[in-house]
Amino acid sequence: MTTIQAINLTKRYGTTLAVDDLSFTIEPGRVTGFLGPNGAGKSTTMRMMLGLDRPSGGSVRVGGKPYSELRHPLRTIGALLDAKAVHGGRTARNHLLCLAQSNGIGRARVEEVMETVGLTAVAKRRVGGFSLGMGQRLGIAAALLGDPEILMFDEPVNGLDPEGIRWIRTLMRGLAAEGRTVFVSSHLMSEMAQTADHLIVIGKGRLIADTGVQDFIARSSQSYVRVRSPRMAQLAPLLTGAELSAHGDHMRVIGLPASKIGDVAAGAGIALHELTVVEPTLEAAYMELTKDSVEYAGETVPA
Ligand SMILES: Nc1ncnc2c1ncn2[C@@H]1O[C@H](COP(=O)(O)OP(=O)(O)OP(=O)(O)O)[C@@H](O)[C@H]1O
Repeated sequence: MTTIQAINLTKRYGTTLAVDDLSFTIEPGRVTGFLGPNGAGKSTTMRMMLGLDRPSGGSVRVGGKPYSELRHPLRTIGALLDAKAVHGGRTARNHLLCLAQSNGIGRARVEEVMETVGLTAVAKRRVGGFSLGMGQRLGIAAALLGDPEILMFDEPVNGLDPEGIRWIRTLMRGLAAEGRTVFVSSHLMSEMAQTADHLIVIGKGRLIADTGVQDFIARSSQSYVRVRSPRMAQLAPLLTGAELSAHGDHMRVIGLPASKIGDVAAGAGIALHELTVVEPTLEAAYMELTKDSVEYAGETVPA
């Protein structure tokens, strides 16, 4: 069994319900994105999966078992949580050697993972002086150390440059292609759309969607035409069969192509000041889906 399962998982901190009755299964052979606005409960869920936080209710199975019952945890699941949580005085190699030793993993594997993440040249440098990107690479090396079938990354690209982001993306896709279970959290839809095959979306601790990325795209792919005219009131009734909605000085038209709208307006002698086809972005669909579950919403910017 190489799945991660959340079964009615719940976590309360005082009066805050951080995770609210979550149930889902993360399957092998694909990258599953774990999406939700800040404070949605992603980190708390991941910490409970690794036995770092005790659920208030429900349970987690990693490879079919609770984390505490795994004989060799590092060989079953590798995780990157907080990359900064490393002893700064140690060298990169020593940090990995310590981890390897306490998990019955040989020295050769330490060299191997350093090579994989591109840290061999800085193996003797103290971790305290590492850049954010190097720290992320070291955290990933630690996650890979036990050659686990299951990998979990919490916001792995936070603060990375485009090169680092591309590197992590390629690595995760490669791990999934090898048949591993890859679970990765992010609060950015645009990033997940490029990396994940499947999505678990949560908001305020609750499950909002458990769906394939393609399905998510298909569901949100309704485009509309933005129309502006000084004679909107005369034009609207002529657009029969379309769904119209007013938005300030323009209207949105769903169900009629722009060419048809233009022809109708021209036929009636109505001038158009704008006729724009708007394809909704995945980001917009995600914002729409999670808008009721954002903890601290900013000022709404007028369209
Ligand atoms: N140790 C804690 N004590 C009290 N409240 C906590 C604790 N950890 C998390 N919370 C609260 O639980 C909720 C979920 O937090 P969590 O960090 O899991 O969200 P997240 O989805 O990972 O968000 P982010 O992307 O901001 O890290 C938040 O309201 C947070 O304030």
